[in-house]
Amino acid sequence: MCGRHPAGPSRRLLGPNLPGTLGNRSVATGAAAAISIPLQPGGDGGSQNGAAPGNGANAHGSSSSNGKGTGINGSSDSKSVYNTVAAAVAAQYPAVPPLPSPPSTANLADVVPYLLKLALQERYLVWRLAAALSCMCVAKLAGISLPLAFKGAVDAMASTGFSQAALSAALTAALTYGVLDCVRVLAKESQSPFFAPVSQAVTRRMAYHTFAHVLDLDTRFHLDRRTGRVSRILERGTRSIAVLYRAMVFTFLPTGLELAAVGVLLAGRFGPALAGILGLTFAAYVTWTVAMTQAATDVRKEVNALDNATSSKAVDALLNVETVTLFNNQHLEVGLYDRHLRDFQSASYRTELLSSGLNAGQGLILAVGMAAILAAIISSPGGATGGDLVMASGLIMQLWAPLQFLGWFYRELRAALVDMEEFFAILRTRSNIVDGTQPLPPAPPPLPRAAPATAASASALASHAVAEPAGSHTVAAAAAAAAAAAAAAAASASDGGDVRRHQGGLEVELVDVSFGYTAERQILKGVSLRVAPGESVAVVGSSGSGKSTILKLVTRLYDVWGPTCGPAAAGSSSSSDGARGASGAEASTSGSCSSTESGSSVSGVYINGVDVRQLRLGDLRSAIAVVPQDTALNYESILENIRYGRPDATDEQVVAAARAARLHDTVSSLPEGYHTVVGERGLKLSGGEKQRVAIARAFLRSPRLLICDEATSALDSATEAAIMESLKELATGRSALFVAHRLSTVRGCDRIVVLRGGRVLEEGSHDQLMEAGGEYAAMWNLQANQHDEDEDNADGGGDGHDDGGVTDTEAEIELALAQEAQAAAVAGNSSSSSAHSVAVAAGGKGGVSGLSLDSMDEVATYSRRAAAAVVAAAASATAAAAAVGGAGGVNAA
Ligand SMILES: Nc1ncnc2c1ncn2[C@@H]1O[C@H](COP(=O)(O)OP(=O)(O)OP(=O)(O)O)[C@@H](O)[C@H]1O
Repeated sequence: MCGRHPAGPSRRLLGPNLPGTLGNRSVATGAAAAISIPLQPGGDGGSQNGAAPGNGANAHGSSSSNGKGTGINGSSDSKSVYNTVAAAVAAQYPAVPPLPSPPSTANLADVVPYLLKLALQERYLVWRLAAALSCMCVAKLAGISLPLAFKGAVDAMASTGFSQAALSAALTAALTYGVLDCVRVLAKESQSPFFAPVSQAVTRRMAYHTFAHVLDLDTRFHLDRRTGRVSRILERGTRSIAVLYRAMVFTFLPTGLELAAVGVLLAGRFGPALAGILGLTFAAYVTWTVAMTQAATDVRKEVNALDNATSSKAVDALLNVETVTLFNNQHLEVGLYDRHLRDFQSASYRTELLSSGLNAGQGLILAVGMAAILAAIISSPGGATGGDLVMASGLIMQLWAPLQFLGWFYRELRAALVDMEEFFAILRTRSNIVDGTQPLPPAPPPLPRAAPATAASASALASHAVAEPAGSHTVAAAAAAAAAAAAAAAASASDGGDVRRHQGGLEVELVDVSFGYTAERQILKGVSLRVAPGESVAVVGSSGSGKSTILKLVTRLYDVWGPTCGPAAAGSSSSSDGARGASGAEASTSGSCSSTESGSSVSGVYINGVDVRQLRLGDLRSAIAVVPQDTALNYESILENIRYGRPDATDEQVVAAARAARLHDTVSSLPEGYHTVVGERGLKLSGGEKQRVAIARAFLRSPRLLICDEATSALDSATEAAIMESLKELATGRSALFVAHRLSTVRGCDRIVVLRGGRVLEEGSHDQLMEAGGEYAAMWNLQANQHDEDEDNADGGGDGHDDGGVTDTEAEIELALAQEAQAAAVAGNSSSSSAHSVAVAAGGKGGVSGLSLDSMDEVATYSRRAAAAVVAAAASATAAAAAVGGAGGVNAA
């Protein structure tokens, strides 16, 4: 990171007894230089667009393109999926035509025109659709003609007996029947080949755009919903599109056509009364079907909800399979899953009952209708021939056959419409993070402009210090920090001529930023801070103070509260389910966006002087690399996972990045090397290895702004020290924003910002903050003391494990425990502390007094100290109880 200082709490780290540190450093320096991509104006070297001609070509030096010397075995011929897709996407994006805006409801009246619009959008689909419909008409007309041919044959034979003329008439009729049937079969079977591409292309387009849409939705949407449920809705929704198309083209349209034709035929031959009976039968059939299907639809909604819940439960358990196993909770998970299954089973049974009732009613109506029609024909005034009876029964049987399926299709149709309701709701959801229109300015504005702002933040600090309800120690510290910040501002302004420092990095500025994830709970309270181009700034502070939140605002995973400006604000819209409105977090008052010009700044986050909400998101995110606290990996090889940082990177660049991240040796020692598949979310790798993959991605990305959120928390001290050297190398010429608990890792940063309770408490360089003697100095000293203690313990026969120093979280927890222990001693009851220690020992990251723990080694450290504190509490409590005469029922166990 900003470099662990030899004289810091972890000074032992760079000591001579660490094998390979220096050797590694030289490798890292070389590797970092080797993969460094020349920064291009307005982007990250074009890496995201696949438009980085020759990037790194010179930088690879002796690397060959066939994978030699990369440590990647047998990969020279294999083509990376990311390489191929990145090139294809860059060449032709979007790959499929856009979707029309989704209908406002999932009613048939809205959905059918929408499906028609979808099918007619592409010319090559239009003629296929027309051909499929023509085939359907031909098949139906040929089918209706069959009973007419039969009638001809029967009547001919009945009228003249078995004469030659009757025989030849019957034979002609049979031949006609045969020809018509052939035409019917051919036309019917041609429908699918013509129609399948229409339904497939539309389904693909829906799936493509829906997936892209969901990926574009903001973090709030994804955190508010369970992944299993969303994936289920999308799956059912796209499938429903295909079901609906088939139902329309293969069932409803042909049946409607056939009913009309048969009605006209029967009415023409036997009078309108017969057509009336036919109509009545059909109406009764449809009424029964609709009523029963409506009832089934309500149950279907319930079944869907239970299906979503069942699926979400299973996905949750599978995603967290390691946790489930470690807690030995397989039976619990299966039990919870079974609870959903049981509900699902009983709801499904009700749908079966309704389905049987529906089928029985339909069958009865058709049987009665058929009998009535035949009776009417026989007793018709003009009399009926044998041929008439054969024709009528043939026509009606032909009509009834699809009607039986009509019920089933109607049910499917209703189910499809229900599925589409949620599906369209997701499609209609708008992201709260609205894309801006401004490209990222290629070069940051000249530095001197920033000086007043930093000075302003210094005075703001001073006012915070006065407002802060802390003790005089904090006030003095903050005042000193304000002076330090002012000094830093001056220093920052004075190095404006150092071109190398500024040319590649972004300027990041937070001006009076207020933010909360919900309107009810404010996390950041008027935070102002600045990262000058090329500068490295660390944000430290207590757990939950809002450090990571700042990073999320810079990367626009969330938007700040307060006025927005320009077109992005004007175009901002709320999600269809009212997420924005409900949170109340993103206001949309328009205002000016002058950044820090002339000191009259509008609150917000600014990158190179432009409100981050006005910047094109693609530009912004392409210029940033984030090394997160928890790295989620794809179910791919290590090679591809690193390449994810820049999908068009060559194998050699990937390996160079892995070397820079100190991952190469580890990967090389694996049986399958870089081709090792990392498992679901990277569970086959250790926490430190995953973190190094994330760091390698950042190296590969060659960003203008490097963001590290506890980037080395899962690493051992030796690797951490080595990686920090690499990160330092990577940060050179770029801007960097770090969040860290271990203060030694950020000591070398140009500036350190101390956050507490969502406010900036202190700001300055390490030396300035130490001199100020405030919160930072206190945290530093605590960590240094603890580290010395740990060293002593290790020297005195401990396990030699270096936990890398105590974090401020631990310090806080210790303080909280000590206070609780004291309180317990006075109250004669220490069970609260005991409970805390037990909670931590059992739960790891979870938290005490609202705090969360940050890594396993912190948990371990904390658990040790928690136990010690409990013992101490017990002792003090006993002592206190003894002092008051043993009253109070001390229970220190
Ligand atoms: N998506 C979210 N929705 C609601 N609250 C959140 C969300 N993310 C974080 N918070 C809350 O915001 C507060 C600040 O969180 P943040 O992650 O910024 O803290 P931090 O200072 O980085 O803490 P740590 O050092 O423990 O990582 C916490 O109290 C947290 O519970």
